[in-house]
Order: sequence, then structure tokens, then C-alpha cells
Amino acid sequence: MKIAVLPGDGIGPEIVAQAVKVLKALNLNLTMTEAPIGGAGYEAAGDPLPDATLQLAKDSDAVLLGAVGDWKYDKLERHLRPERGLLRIRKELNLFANLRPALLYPELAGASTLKPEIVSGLDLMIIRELTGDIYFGQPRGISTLENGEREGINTMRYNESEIKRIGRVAFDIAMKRNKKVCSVDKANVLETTELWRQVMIELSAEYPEVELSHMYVDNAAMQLIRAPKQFDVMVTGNIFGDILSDEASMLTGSIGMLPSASLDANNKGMYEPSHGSAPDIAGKDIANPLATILSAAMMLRYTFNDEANAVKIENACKKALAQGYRTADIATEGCNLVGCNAMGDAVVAAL
Ligand SMILES: NC(=O)C1=CN([C@@H]2O[C@H](COP(=O)(O)OP(=O)(O)OC[C@H]3O[C@@H](n4cnc5c(N)ncnc54)[C@H](O)[C@@H]3O)[C@@H](O)[C@H]2O)C=CC1
Ligand SMILES: CC(C)CC(=O)C(=O)O
Ligand SMILES: [Mg+2]
Repeated sequence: MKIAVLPGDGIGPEIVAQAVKVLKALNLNLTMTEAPIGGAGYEAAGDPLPDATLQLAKDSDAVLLGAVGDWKYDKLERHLRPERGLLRIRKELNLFANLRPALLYPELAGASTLKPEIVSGLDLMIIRELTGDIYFGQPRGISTLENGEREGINTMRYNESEIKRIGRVAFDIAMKRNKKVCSVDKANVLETTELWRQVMIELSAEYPEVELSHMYVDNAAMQLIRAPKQFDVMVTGNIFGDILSDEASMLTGSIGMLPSASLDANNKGMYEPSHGSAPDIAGKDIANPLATILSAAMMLRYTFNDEANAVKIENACKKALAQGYRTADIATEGCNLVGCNAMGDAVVAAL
């Protein structure tokens, strides 16, 4: 089993090191090869997605990624910025299905900013389309108009087949869960998502057992905070999914708890925490590595079909939390406050 390990920038190397440690502790037949991406790719090869990194990712069964980005790259030409490397690897590998499970561990009920009765038992699967929408649509850019003022353009677009394939992922996952899908759009004002809604309705005819509902994204943002347990599987486009998943992470206690799997049609995947490179806390050994470690568990589940070891990792994370270990972002009174590295050690010890 070949894994490309792409630590990236900011806290990326710190958190990925913990996930690698946990994978190694399982003594599986894994070959892990590291390569630079994002700002690290730019520094090493003048490209946020160096050719060698892309080739390694293509030649591997799965990719484990930390995060990319740093404010110091904001002045670079757009195609050289770290985030473009991330978007490109997602597109090149055709990773259109991004699964972001928001699950509240009972031990963290006190870390959530919401009342325990609102979030306890939360188990929500957010499915975000990842290779289309306004992040990829053409035309895009900043240009100067005839009158001398500047104009910024991005284009929200989805075609029918892109909507259908992510819809299928959502319905298939719902069939294995509680048979409920909520499709989130803004069909009242955006034609792109009017089509999204039409296609979801047409597709639902193939899944008569699944209850399909629709919600506008502004209401969904509110309902996630008001009564998140009304949702089971939520499916949405790239930008809405990006925003709603960060919001949902707070129901679980921290953005440092939200893992993700980005899958192609054959379950080859890239696994990364849902958060970014957190430059504000990078290099201080205080980042929460659990989202990355839980992403490694998703890798075993979805790409390597190894449910037993995926559950082992998840249980080890639960055990470390039950033993009181907490990084700063999920710290509660009386906990055993540890750094990133020590949290990784606690998970390995629990394994
Ligand atoms: N997938 C990726 O690689 C992503 C990259 N980015 C990039 O990351 C950089 C920073 O972006 P931000 O908007 O600040 O988002 P961010 O997700 O990096 O950080 C937001 C806040 O959450 C905290 N945080 C994030 N991960 C954490 C963890 N594991 N443990 C504890 N606290 C954590 C940070 O300290 C910060 O206060 C930018 O360059 C951005 O473009 C942003 C989102 C995703
Ligand atoms: C480059 C961004 C689209 C990354 C991000 O915010 C995400 O994937 O959640
Ligand atoms: Mg995001």
C-alpha cells in the first residue's frame, strides 16, 4: 500500500507527523513517501504542485496531506500561491467527493460552544463536491475595465454529470446510514444550484428509500447551529460545503476535530484535516492532530477497505480523550493539557 505524504505548510508537518506515527504503530505493509506541496512546493521547486509531487501522488494508492498556505505568499502571482497547488492536485486526481464527518465525541461535549443537549450524539456526514463550482469555473481573474476600475470575476458552474455523480455518493452513503439526504443550495437566486436541485430530485427516483429534502444555504447555516441533529447526510457544492463544514466543526468542539476524505470514482483518495495551515500557531507544538489522525483512519476505511484498523485508530483517539488528554483548542477544566506531539503519543499508547 503506497501512500504519498504531503505535509505542506504551517502546522502541516507537525500534524502529519502524528498521523504517520499512528499508521506506523499499526505495523501495516505501508510505504510512505514524502513530497512538498503548497508553499513548501514553491520553496523547493518554484511550483505549489511540483511535477514530482503530482507524479508521486498519481503513483500512490492514497495521499495523506497536512495543509497548505501562509500569509507570506499572498503577494505571489496567483498561479504560484499554495492554495492553487491544493486545488490542482484535487482536480488532477479527480477527487470530486469530499466527505467531512462531524462527530461529537461524548468526552468533548463541554468543549463545544453549544449546549450539550443540542450537540450530544451528533453524527453528521457533510458531502462536499470538490472539483467544480466557483473555485474552478472559468472565466476568472481580476481585470481592468475601460473606465480604469478593476473587476474581479469568478464563475459558479456545474454540469449535470458533475451533480449526478456527487448526488450518487450522497445517496449511496445515506443508504448505509439513516436514509436521509438534505441537499443544500441557493436555488432561489442561483441558476447553477437551481440545476443542482433539479438533478438531485431526478436522481432521488433511483433511491426511493431515501428521504430527500432541500434547504437554502443561508437557512442551513442557521439550522446547523439551532438544531444540527436534524441532519444526517448533507450534500452540497464546493463553496457552500467549504463554509458549512468549518461551521459544523465547532459543533464537535474544534476545527481540529474534523477529518476529511476526498475520493475519486474508484475510492482512490486524498486524506486531510478540514482546516488550514493555521500559521498563527505553527511551530509551537500546540495544534490538534486528531483531525489528521482521524483522516488516516478514513484512508484505511475508504481506500484500503480496512475497517478494523480504521476503527482501531478511532477508538484510540476516543481513549486518549477519555483519559483526559486535550490540546489547547479542546481544553476543558481539569484536563491533561498536552501539545501536538504528546497527543500523537497518547493515541499511539492507546492503540
Ligand atoms: N486544506 C487546506 O490546506 C486549507 C488551507 N487554508 C490556508 O491556511 C491558511 C490559514 O487560513 P485560516 O483562514 O486561518 O484557516 P485555518 O483553518 O488555518 O485556521 C483557522 C483558525 O483555526 C485554528 N486551527 C486550525 N487548525 C487547527 C488545529 N489543528 N488545532 C488547533 N487550532 C487550529 C487556527 O489556529 C486559526 O485560529 C491560509 O493560507 C489558507 O488559505 C485554509 C483552509 C484549508
Ligand atoms: C484552498 C481552499 C479551498 C481549501 C479549503 O478551505 C478547504 O478545502 O476546506
Ligand atoms: Mg475550508
